[in-house]
Amino acid sequence: MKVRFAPSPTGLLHVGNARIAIANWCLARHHAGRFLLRLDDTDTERSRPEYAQAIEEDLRWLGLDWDEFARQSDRLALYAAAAERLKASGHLYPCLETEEELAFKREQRTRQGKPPLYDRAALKMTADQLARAIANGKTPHWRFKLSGGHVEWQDGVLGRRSVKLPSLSDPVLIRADGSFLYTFTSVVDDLETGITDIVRGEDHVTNTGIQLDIFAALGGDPRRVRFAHLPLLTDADGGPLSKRTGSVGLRQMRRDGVEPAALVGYLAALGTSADPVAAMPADLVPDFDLRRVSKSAARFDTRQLLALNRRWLHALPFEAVRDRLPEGAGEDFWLAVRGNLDLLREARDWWEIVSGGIVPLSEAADAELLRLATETLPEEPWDEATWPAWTSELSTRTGRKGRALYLPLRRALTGEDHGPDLKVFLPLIGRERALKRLLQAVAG
Ligand SMILES: Nc1ncnc2c1ncn2[C@@H]1O[C@H](COP(=O)(O)OP(=O)(O)OP(=O)(O)O)[C@@H](O)[C@H]1O
Repeated sequence: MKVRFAPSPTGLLHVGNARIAIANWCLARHHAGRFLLRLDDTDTERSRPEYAQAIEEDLRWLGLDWDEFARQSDRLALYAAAAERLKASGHLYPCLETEEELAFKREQRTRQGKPPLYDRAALKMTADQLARAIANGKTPHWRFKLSGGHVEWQDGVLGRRSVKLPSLSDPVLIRADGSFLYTFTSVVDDLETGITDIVRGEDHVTNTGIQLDIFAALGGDPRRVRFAHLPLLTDADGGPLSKRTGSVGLRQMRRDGVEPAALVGYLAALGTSADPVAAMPADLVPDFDLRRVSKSAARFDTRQLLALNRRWLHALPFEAVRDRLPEGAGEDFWLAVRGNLDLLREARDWWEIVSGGIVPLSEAADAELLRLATETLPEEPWDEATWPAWTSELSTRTGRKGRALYLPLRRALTGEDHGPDLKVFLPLIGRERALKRLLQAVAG
């Protein structure tokens, strides 16, 4: 088995792309096959090297690796050779219509109640007419002559599928400027690199019909490739995702401190009735089965992802995050704050509260409590018994209990209304800083 993930480097990967990449990778690993990362960068106007690099980084962040790597822009000679073969066999024919002419023809057909298909007028052009047009400075674009009939395949996710070729226009495979279109380059590569399973989004179903036809014209055996089309993910409102708009992008999630295991686990459970469980792609490999993928489009709900991310962070051991915590933050700090995090980046804010400067909050009504707090603040060494002993003494002396006692202290010591258990957090702040904050709070 050999599979490929073939994004175009025209933007940053989003969660829909990620789902396809993970499915391909898991399928390959499950069957001890090979995984090829191919950058489909023939659209030179929109492809950018920085996106290509970002795609690789984001895939690695997801926990994916690849056995082979290819860039379509390195393989132009191969496409040119394949195009010559198709021209020689009459499958590829030159066309000279301008965009305006084509738009006009489409309009006319629609007015006549016909589908707006290309009428193959260029096929009637004689060699002489073509030669004269070229001599007059025109350059042709090239269309693939689709064979008639249905193309059928057994889809690994959608079941039996077919595409009626006569209901489609002959696709342009080479633009007038000589550049190749994805529909063509993808088939040449799939054939040439020995891809056995093509797993991609449902947006490619029609493409598959066309590409199987091109595949056969190039002498490939269409039975050698299996296809599976996964339903597209939408955003929480049911809207489409696009690399160009950067919606729900992996890069942003990584910056926000979403854990890859939370994202991967959430994507794996989407569209199924299973509760999402955080997992890296490698954890999914043993049970991976395309037949379990649901056939309906699934909504990607960032709130559900964050809920899973939170559960995962709350149980994460120090070893798994130590490299990503601020310098100096140790295991005691991590264990104290992890239960309060939605995103890992928030650990930085808590570290600032432990070790840096804050603005203590206080209200006039609490001045007496806070003054007493400065007087009774125990001497170090501090441990988890310090907070209960200190607040118990303050309770006895002021008669305050519960929220009336704890909230003013928390606000003075951390500048926040909520946060980690002060029993463990207070020793991390330390006596010197705690006293300074209490004195500042008393001064109002
Ligand atoms: N919303 C989506 N849900 C699931 N898969 C998707 C989604 N969008 C794209 N894909 C799949 O991601 C893979 C990479 O495709 P591609 O690079 O063309 O992404 P794209 O987001 O469609 O790009 P663009 O926005 O540039 O058209 C393809 O298999 C495609 O089917």
